[in-house]
Amino acid sequence: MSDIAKERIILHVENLRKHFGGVKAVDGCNLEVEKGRITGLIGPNGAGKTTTFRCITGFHKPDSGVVRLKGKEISGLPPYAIFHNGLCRTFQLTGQLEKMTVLENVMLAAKKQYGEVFWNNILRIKKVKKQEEELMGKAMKLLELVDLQDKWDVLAGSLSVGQKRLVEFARTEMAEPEVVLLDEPTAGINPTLINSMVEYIQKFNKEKGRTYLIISHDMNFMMKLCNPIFVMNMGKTILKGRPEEVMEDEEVLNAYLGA
Ligand SMILES: Nc1ncnc2c1ncn2[C@@H]1O[C@H](COP(=O)(O)OP(=O)(O)OP(=O)(O)O)[C@@H](O)[C@H]1O
Repeated sequence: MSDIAKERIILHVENLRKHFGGVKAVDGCNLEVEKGRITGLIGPNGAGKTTTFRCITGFHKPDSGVVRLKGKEISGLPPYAIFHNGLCRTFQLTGQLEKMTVLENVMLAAKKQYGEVFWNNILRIKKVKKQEEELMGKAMKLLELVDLQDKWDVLAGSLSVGQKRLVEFARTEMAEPEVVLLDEPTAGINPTLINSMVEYIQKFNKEKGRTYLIISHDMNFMMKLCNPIFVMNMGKTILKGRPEEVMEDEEVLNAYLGA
Protein backbone atom coordinates (compact mmCIF):
# COMPACT_ATOMS: atom_id res chain seq x y z
CA MET A 1 0.00 0.00 0.00
CA SER A 2 1.33 3.48 -0.87
CA ASP A 3 2.09 5.99 1.92
CA ILE A 4 -0.79 8.20 0.71
CA ALA A 5 -3.23 5.28 0.90
CA LYS A 6 -1.92 4.44 4.41
CA GLU A 7 -2.56 8.03 5.51
CA ARG A 8 -6.15 7.73 4.34
CA ILE A 9 -6.87 4.68 6.55
CA ILE A 10 -9.40 5.89 9.08
CA LEU A 11 -10.40 2.54 10.62
CA HIS A 12 -7.82 -0.16 11.13
CA VAL A 13 -8.52 -3.65 12.48
CA GLU A 14 -5.45 -5.74 13.20
CA ASN A 15 -5.37 -9.44 14.10
CA LEU A 16 -8.74 -9.35 15.81
CA ARG A 17 -9.81 -12.47 17.71
CA LYS A 18 -12.98 -13.33 19.59
CA HIS A 19 -13.74 -16.88 20.71
CA PHE A 20 -16.85 -18.14 22.48
CA GLY A 21 -15.69 -21.27 24.31
CA GLY A 22 -14.56 -23.53 21.49
CA VAL A 23 -16.15 -21.42 18.74
CA LYS A 24 -13.53 -19.29 16.98
CA ALA A 25 -16.02 -16.66 15.78
CA VAL A 26 -13.26 -14.21 14.79
CA ASP A 27 -9.82 -15.70 14.47
CA GLY A 28 -7.52 -13.24 12.72
CA CYS A 29 -9.48 -10.46 11.09
CA ASN A 30 -7.55 -7.67 9.36
CA LEU A 31 -9.34 -4.73 7.76
CA GLU A 32 -8.48 -1.25 6.60
CA VAL A 33 -11.16 1.28 5.78
CA GLU A 34 -10.08 4.27 3.74
CA LYS A 35 -11.62 7.66 4.46
CA GLY A 36 -14.38 8.62 2.02
CA ARG A 37 -14.79 5.11 0.57
CA ILE A 38 -17.54 2.52 0.74
CA THR A 39 -15.87 -0.69 1.89
CA GLY A 40 -17.61 -4.07 1.93
CA LEU A 41 -17.26 -7.11 4.19
CA ILE A 42 -18.69 -10.35 2.86
CA GLY A 43 -18.50 -14.02 3.77
CA PRO A 44 -20.70 -17.09 4.13
CA ASN A 45 -23.02 -17.58 7.13
CA GLY A 46 -21.08 -17.87 10.38
CA ALA A 47 -17.89 -16.37 8.87
CA GLY A 48 -17.59 -13.92 11.78
CA LYS A 49 -18.75 -10.67 10.16
CA THR A 50 -21.26 -9.56 12.79
CA THR A 51 -18.93 -10.56 15.64
CA THR A 52 -16.25 -8.39 13.99
CA PHE A 53 -18.71 -5.46 13.88
CA ARG A 54 -19.60 -6.07 17.52
CA CYS A 55 -15.91 -6.03 18.50
CA ILE A 56 -15.24 -2.85 16.49
CA THR A 57 -18.19 -1.02 18.07
CA GLY A 58 -17.59 -2.16 21.66
CA PHE A 59 -20.50 -4.60 22.01
CA HIS A 60 -17.94 -7.43 22.46
CA LYS A 61 -14.55 -7.10 24.11
CA PRO A 62 -12.06 -8.72 21.70
CA ASP A 63 -9.84 -11.48 23.13
CA SER A 64 -6.90 -9.95 21.27
CA GLY A 65 -6.09 -7.61 18.42
CA VAL A 66 -6.33 -3.89 17.95
CA VAL A 67 -8.97 -1.55 16.52
CA ARG A 68 -7.84 1.99 15.69
CA LEU A 69 -10.01 4.89 14.65
CA LYS A 70 -8.04 7.84 13.21
CA GLY A 71 -4.92 6.24 14.67
CA LYS A 72 -6.34 6.10 18.20
CA GLU A 73 -6.88 2.70 19.81
CA ILE A 74 -10.56 2.15 20.59
CA SER A 75 -10.55 -1.61 21.22
CA GLY A 76 -12.13 -2.49 24.55
CA LEU A 77 -13.90 0.87 24.99
CA PRO A 78 -17.66 0.72 25.74
CA PRO A 79 -20.10 1.37 22.84
CA TYR A 80 -21.03 4.90 23.95
CA ALA A 81 -17.35 5.96 24.08
CA ILE A 82 -16.74 4.49 20.62
CA PHE A 83 -19.81 6.34 19.31
CA HIS A 84 -18.46 9.59 20.77
CA ASN A 85 -15.11 8.91 19.07
CA GLY A 86 -16.96 8.96 15.73
CA LEU A 87 -18.12 5.44 14.94
CA CYS A 88 -21.78 4.75 14.35
CA ARG A 89 -23.55 1.48 13.44
CA THR A 90 -26.87 -0.01 12.43
CA PHE A 91 -28.09 -3.46 13.41
CA GLN A 92 -29.24 -6.55 11.47
CA LEU A 93 -32.52 -6.28 13.38
CA THR A 94 -33.68 -2.68 13.16
CA GLY A 95 -33.37 -0.89 16.48
CA GLN A 96 -36.19 1.65 16.47
CA LEU A 97 -37.83 3.19 19.46
CA GLU A 98 -41.25 2.10 18.31
CA LYS A 99 -43.31 4.43 20.48
CA MET A 100 -41.42 7.52 19.35
CA THR A 101 -42.08 9.36 16.10
CA VAL A 102 -39.85 9.00 13.06
CA LEU A 103 -38.50 12.53 13.60
CA GLU A 104 -37.72 11.86 17.29
CA ASN A 105 -35.92 8.65 16.33
CA VAL A 106 -33.63 10.56 13.96
CA MET A 107 -33.05 13.43 16.40
CA LEU A 108 -31.97 11.01 19.14
CA ALA A 109 -28.59 10.35 17.55
CA ALA A 110 -27.38 13.96 17.71
CA LYS A 111 -24.36 14.39 19.95
CA LYS A 112 -24.07 16.84 22.85
CA GLN A 113 -27.73 17.71 23.33
CA TYR A 114 -28.02 20.40 26.06
CA GLY A 115 -31.39 19.02 27.15
CA GLU A 116 -29.72 15.80 28.33
CA VAL A 117 -28.29 17.72 31.30
CA PHE A 118 -31.13 18.12 33.82
CA TRP A 119 -30.20 21.61 35.08
CA ASN A 120 -29.96 23.01 31.55
CA ASN A 121 -33.73 22.46 31.24
CA ILE A 122 -34.24 24.90 34.12
CA LEU A 123 -31.31 27.27 33.93
CA ARG A 124 -30.62 27.42 30.18
CA ILE A 125 -34.04 26.73 28.74
CA LYS A 126 -33.64 29.18 25.80
CA LYS A 127 -30.42 27.50 24.72
CA VAL A 128 -32.05 24.05 25.02
CA LYS A 129 -35.06 25.16 22.92
CA LYS A 130 -32.90 26.82 20.26
CA GLN A 131 -30.74 23.72 19.88
CA GLU A 132 -33.84 21.50 19.73
CA GLU A 133 -35.22 23.61 16.85
CA GLU A 134 -31.91 23.36 14.99
CA LEU A 135 -31.79 19.58 15.46
CA MET A 136 -35.39 19.28 14.34
CA GLY A 137 -34.55 21.17 11.12
CA LYS A 138 -31.51 18.98 10.50
CA ALA A 139 -33.48 15.76 11.13
CA MET A 140 -36.25 16.92 8.74
CA LYS A 141 -33.65 17.59 6.01
CA LEU A 142 -32.26 14.09 6.48
CA LEU A 143 -35.75 12.60 6.24
CA GLU A 144 -36.22 14.53 2.98
CA LEU A 145 -32.97 13.06 1.65
CA VAL A 146 -34.33 9.53 2.17
CA ASP A 147 -37.83 10.49 0.97
CA LEU A 148 -39.49 9.95 4.33
CA GLN A 149 -40.48 13.56 5.03
CA ASP A 150 -44.20 12.68 4.89
CA LYS A 151 -43.75 10.16 7.72
CA TRP A 152 -42.04 12.51 10.18
CA ASP A 153 -44.86 12.44 12.76
CA VAL A 154 -45.90 8.78 12.62
CA LEU A 155 -44.77 6.29 15.25
CA ALA A 156 -41.67 4.37 14.13
CA GLY A 157 -43.38 1.13 15.14
CA SER A 158 -45.95 1.54 12.35
CA LEU A 159 -43.36 1.67 9.51
CA SER A 160 -42.50 -1.18 7.15
CA VAL A 161 -39.15 -2.98 7.64
CA GLY A 162 -37.69 -1.09 4.67
CA GLN A 163 -38.80 2.29 6.01
CA LYS A 164 -37.37 1.40 9.43
CA ARG A 165 -34.04 0.64 7.78
CA LEU A 166 -34.11 4.05 6.09
CA VAL A 167 -34.86 5.78 9.41
CA GLU A 168 -31.95 3.94 11.00
CA PHE A 169 -29.75 4.95 8.08
CA ALA A 170 -30.80 8.63 8.31
CA ARG A 171 -30.17 8.49 12.06
CA THR A 172 -26.50 7.53 11.54
CA GLU A 173 -26.03 10.78 9.61
CA MET A 174 -27.38 12.88 12.49
CA ALA A 175 -24.24 12.14 14.51
CA GLU A 176 -21.96 13.13 11.60
CA PRO A 177 -19.67 10.18 12.32
CA GLU A 178 -16.21 9.48 10.94
CA VAL A 179 -17.26 5.96 9.90
CA VAL A 180 -20.67 4.30 9.59
CA LEU A 181 -21.01 0.52 9.91
CA LEU A 182 -24.11 -0.86 8.21
CA ASP A 183 -25.08 -4.44 9.11
CA GLU A 184 -27.31 -6.03 6.42
CA PRO A 185 -28.99 -2.73 5.40
CA THR A 186 -31.13 -4.48 2.75
CA ALA A 187 -32.35 -7.45 4.80
CA GLY A 188 -36.12 -7.87 4.47
CA ILE A 189 -36.67 -4.96 2.07
CA ASN A 190 -38.10 -4.94 -1.44
CA PRO A 191 -36.01 -4.46 -4.64
CA THR A 192 -37.27 -0.90 -5.22
CA LEU A 193 -36.21 0.18 -1.74
CA ILE A 194 -32.89 -1.65 -2.16
CA ASN A 195 -32.19 0.52 -5.22
CA SER A 196 -33.13 3.60 -3.21
CA MET A 197 -30.78 2.49 -0.43
CA VAL A 198 -27.92 2.22 -2.96
CA GLU A 199 -28.73 5.72 -4.18
CA TYR A 200 -28.88 7.21 -0.63
CA ILE A 201 -25.62 5.62 0.50
CA GLN A 202 -23.89 6.90 -2.67
CA LYS A 203 -25.43 10.34 -2.14
CA PHE A 204 -24.25 10.60 1.50
CA ASN A 205 -20.84 9.27 0.48
CA LYS A 206 -20.41 11.77 -2.38
CA GLU A 207 -22.09 14.85 -0.95
CA LYS A 208 -21.09 14.51 2.70
CA GLY A 209 -17.89 12.52 2.22
CA ARG A 210 -19.24 9.85 4.56
CA THR A 211 -17.17 6.67 4.99
CA TYR A 212 -19.00 3.33 5.14
CA LEU A 213 -18.18 -0.25 6.07
CA ILE A 214 -21.01 -2.54 5.01
CA ILE A 215 -21.91 -6.19 5.64
CA SER A 216 -24.47 -7.74 3.32
CA HIS A 217 -25.38 -11.10 1.81
CA ASP A 218 -26.88 -9.23 -1.16
CA MET A 219 -24.05 -9.59 -3.69
CA ASN A 220 -25.71 -7.43 -6.32
CA PHE A 221 -26.01 -4.59 -3.79
CA MET A 222 -22.39 -5.02 -2.63
CA MET A 223 -21.04 -5.15 -6.19
CA LYS A 224 -22.81 -1.89 -7.07
CA LEU A 225 -21.66 -0.05 -3.97
CA CYS A 226 -18.43 -1.29 -2.47
CA ASN A 227 -14.82 -0.98 -3.45
CA PRO A 228 -12.79 -2.56 -1.97
CA ILE A 229 -14.46 -5.68 -0.61
CA PHE A 230 -12.97 -7.81 2.17
CA VAL A 231 -13.90 -11.48 2.38
CA MET A 232 -14.09 -13.42 5.64
CA ASN A 233 -14.27 -17.16 6.08
CA MET A 234 -14.10 -19.16 9.31
CA GLY A 235 -13.20 -16.08 11.35
CA LYS A 236 -10.38 -14.90 9.08
CA THR A 237 -10.12 -12.27 6.37
CA ILE A 238 -8.98 -14.21 3.33
CA LEU A 239 -9.02 -11.57 0.60
CA LYS A 240 -9.29 -7.88 -0.21
CA GLY A 241 -10.07 -6.84 -3.76
CA ARG A 242 -12.15 -4.97 -6.27
CA PRO A 243 -15.68 -6.40 -6.68
CA GLU A 244 -14.87 -8.16 -9.95
CA GLU A 245 -11.66 -9.66 -8.49
CA VAL A 246 -13.52 -10.98 -5.47
CA MET A 247 -16.26 -12.55 -7.58
CA GLU A 248 -13.75 -14.44 -9.68
CA ASP A 249 -11.53 -15.66 -6.86
CA GLU A 250 -11.46 -19.42 -6.46
CA GLU A 251 -10.93 -19.36 -2.66
CA VAL A 252 -13.97 -17.11 -2.32
CA LEU A 253 -16.12 -19.34 -4.50
CA ASN A 254 -15.00 -22.36 -2.48
CA ALA A 255 -15.82 -20.61 0.79
CA TYR A 256 -19.35 -19.83 -0.42
CA LEU A 257 -19.95 -23.20 -2.00
CA GLY A 258 -18.37 -25.04 0.94
CA ALA A 259 -16.04 -26.86 -1.42
N1 LIG B 1 -22.59 -14.77 21.54
C1 LIG B 1 -22.18 -15.89 20.93
N2 LIG B 1 -21.98 -17.03 21.62
C2 LIG B 1 -21.55 -18.15 21.01
N3 LIG B 1 -21.29 -18.24 19.69
C3 LIG B 1 -21.48 -17.14 18.94
C4 LIG B 1 -21.94 -15.91 19.52
N4 LIG B 1 -22.04 -14.98 18.53
C5 LIG B 1 -21.68 -15.60 17.39
N5 LIG B 1 -21.35 -16.89 17.64
C6 LIG B 1 -20.88 -17.87 16.65
O1 LIG B 1 -19.75 -17.31 16.01
C7 LIG B 1 -19.73 -17.64 14.62
C8 LIG B 1 -19.70 -16.36 13.80
O2 LIG B 1 -20.97 -15.71 13.94
P1 LIG B 1 -21.30 -14.31 13.25
O3 LIG B 1 -22.70 -13.98 13.59
O4 LIG B 1 -20.24 -13.33 13.60
O5 LIG B 1 -21.16 -14.69 11.71
P2 LIG B 1 -21.69 -13.88 10.44
O6 LIG B 1 -20.61 -13.95 9.41
O7 LIG B 1 -22.16 -12.53 10.82
O8 LIG B 1 -22.91 -14.81 10.02
P3 LIG B 1 -24.30 -14.40 9.31
O9 LIG B 1 -23.93 -13.95 7.94
O10 LIG B 1 -25.06 -15.69 9.29
O11 LIG B 1 -24.93 -13.32 10.13
C9 LIG B 1 -20.97 -18.51 14.39
O12 LIG B 1 -20.58 -19.86 14.46
C10 LIG B 1 -21.90 -18.14 15.53
O13 LIG B 1 -22.75 -19.20 15.85
